[in-house]
Amino acid sequence: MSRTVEGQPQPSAPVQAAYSYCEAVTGGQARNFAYGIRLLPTEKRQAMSALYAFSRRVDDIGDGPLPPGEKKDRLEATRTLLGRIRAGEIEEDDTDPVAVALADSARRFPIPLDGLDELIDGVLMDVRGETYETWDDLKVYCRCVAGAIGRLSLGVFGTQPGAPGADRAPEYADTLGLALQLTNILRDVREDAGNGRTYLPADDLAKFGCSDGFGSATPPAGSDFAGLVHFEVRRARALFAEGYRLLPMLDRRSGACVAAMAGIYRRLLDRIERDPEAVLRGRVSLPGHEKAYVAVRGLSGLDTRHLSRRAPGRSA
Ligand SMILES: CC(C)=CCC/C(C)=C/CC/C(C)=C/COP(=O)(O)OP(=O)(O)O
Repeated sequence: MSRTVEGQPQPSAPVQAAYSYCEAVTGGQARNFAYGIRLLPTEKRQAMSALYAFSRRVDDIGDGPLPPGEKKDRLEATRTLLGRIRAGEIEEDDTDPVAVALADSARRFPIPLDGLDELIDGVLMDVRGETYETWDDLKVYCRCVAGAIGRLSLGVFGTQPGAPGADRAPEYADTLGLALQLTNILRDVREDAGNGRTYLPADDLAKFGCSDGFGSATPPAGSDFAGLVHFEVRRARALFAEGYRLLPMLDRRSGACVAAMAGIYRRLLDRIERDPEAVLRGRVSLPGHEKAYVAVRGLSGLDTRHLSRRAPGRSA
């Protein structure tokens, strides 16, 4: 039997097919994160694709058109499936390629699968329509839907032997997830409002006169919308700075993957900072060539912006 560099047996043909399915989901839907995932060697790339495809499924149930009761049932069914994956009950000829791929990845890497239970818990908070009074309250949600993804990903990446401070790696991976999620919340403020959701903390909204929400393409009358956005951008930047402490603990290609994911989102944050009202007019995004450029910089270790303080408002 042929073996991978890490000494694990190569996946069988059905498992390879399951991974191909997950990689197609990732390539087709992870508009930003796919740029980072592509930089990984095969085994890690496949494991990250399996994690992505499972997470996408959970997220799609939450965002989909079903009534709340049915969403809850489907999420609980997914939790049961996760239990079967954890118990090693999924055979390689199972008809669910995402389960097959994730079960194989969990055998190859020490992935803390409980993080996917947290993701389900977070999406259930969405289904219940929870809102958040303070940043501490919102952090609980962000830890579930994004911090957990950071910790799960770290299970695939691993830390380098003898890396100083590596016991804190899960904490930094979690913080990086929070940074990405807060950026995502700012970017999607209008779309979420259209779906009846508000994530930003109620006390921040009140402070900047935005308690009436974001139902139109212009800021609420009499509000300091730019002030609110700049306040949250500063919070996200502080989270990025803290989370970037993870980078020196990772091998080169895992570090490049994280630098690409985070670098793309940081550039989104730069754009949002320069033009806060853009998030009310539509979805702020980067052109493909810019995402590719950020990814290549990550691979060459050039993205060291986290090491220097930048003046607010300057572009990269
Ligand atoms: C250490 C490490 C790897 C940390 C990263 C953790 C991570 C990838 C968190 C994802 C959270 C997030 C903003 C998801 C949005 O997905 P989406 O599908 O809505 O994103 P998109 O719309 O930008 O494509």
